Amino acid sequence: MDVAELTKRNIMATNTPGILDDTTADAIFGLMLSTARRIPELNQFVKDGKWNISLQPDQYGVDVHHKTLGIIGMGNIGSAIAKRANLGFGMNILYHNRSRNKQAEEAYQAIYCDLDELLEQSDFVCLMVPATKETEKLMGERQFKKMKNTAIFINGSRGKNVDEDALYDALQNKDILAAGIDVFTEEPTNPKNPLLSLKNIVTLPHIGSSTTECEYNMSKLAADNLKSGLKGEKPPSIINPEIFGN
Ligand SMILES: NC(=O)C1=CN([C@@H]2O[C@H](COP(=O)(O)OP(=O)(O)OC[C@H]3O[C@@H](n4cnc5c(N)ncnc54)[C@H](OP(=O)(O)O)[C@@H]3O)[C@@H](O)[C@H]2O)C=CC1
Ligand SMILES: O=C(O)C(=O)CO
Repeated sequence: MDVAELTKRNIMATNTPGILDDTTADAIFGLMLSTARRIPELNQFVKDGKWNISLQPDQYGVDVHHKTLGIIGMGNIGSAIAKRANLGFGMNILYHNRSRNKQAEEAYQAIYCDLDELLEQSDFVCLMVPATKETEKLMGERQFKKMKNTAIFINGSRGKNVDEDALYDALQNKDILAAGIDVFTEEPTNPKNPLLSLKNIVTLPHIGSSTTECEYNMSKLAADNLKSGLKGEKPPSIINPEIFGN
């Protein structure tokens, strides 16, 4: 939303902050586990009746616990991911923001670093920045080449933050091990999107916040915002409260 323009026109803008952080972090963690342990692929292996021999080493996954997770965008959802990773899976946390997040540093021993350093050192790179002019194609050819070729890339933010052609090349050329993607440049993505032809990518149809409970809570807060707005009162989660003169 162009909030400045809405404010100029005296139009209220509201959102549903806070209530989807844990749900989205669960989904992102699901992508991390699915890509690392190759869960969708091995699920299909069993269902296709192929489990008549022992698993071969080329079907093994990689560990998640005690690895290094780099979070680009340590905000609300990034912090909820760091909590799961550090307190639950004993992972080391690196992060990159434009400013320091002291709370995440204290609670999850997160270490601040510049983007290149994070890319070079992380076993998992999780992108959680908003979509802005500054973050458009933040992950491109140069950034994927900086990552370890054993590393896994996760995008739970917005599709436009990634150059999809560069991601395809990185996965195809094995510059990185795998990717887990909840969001695409164009949604729904074209079924002919070359990314979908790759074995080393796990995809979801932008379902970060799509649980029964979370969708209900978001709808309820959206309805409460709307009811207040229609009565001319300040909505519970207004983005541009300056409309009300404070
Ligand atoms: N997949 C899904 O279903 C969902 C996806 N999302 C998406 O997840 C993302 C994160 O959401 P949320 O955690 O609520 O957002 P927050 O605003 O809480 O966090 C965003 C973080 O990104 C950092 N950031 C912003 N710009 C830059 C930049 N140019 N370079 C580096 N860091 C930057 C901010 O820190 P600083 O300002 O210091 O740079 C901040 O820590 C958003 O893209 C959102 O749209 C949200 C909900 C569900
Ligand atoms: O709820 C979602 O799906 C979002 O991405 C919100 O930003």
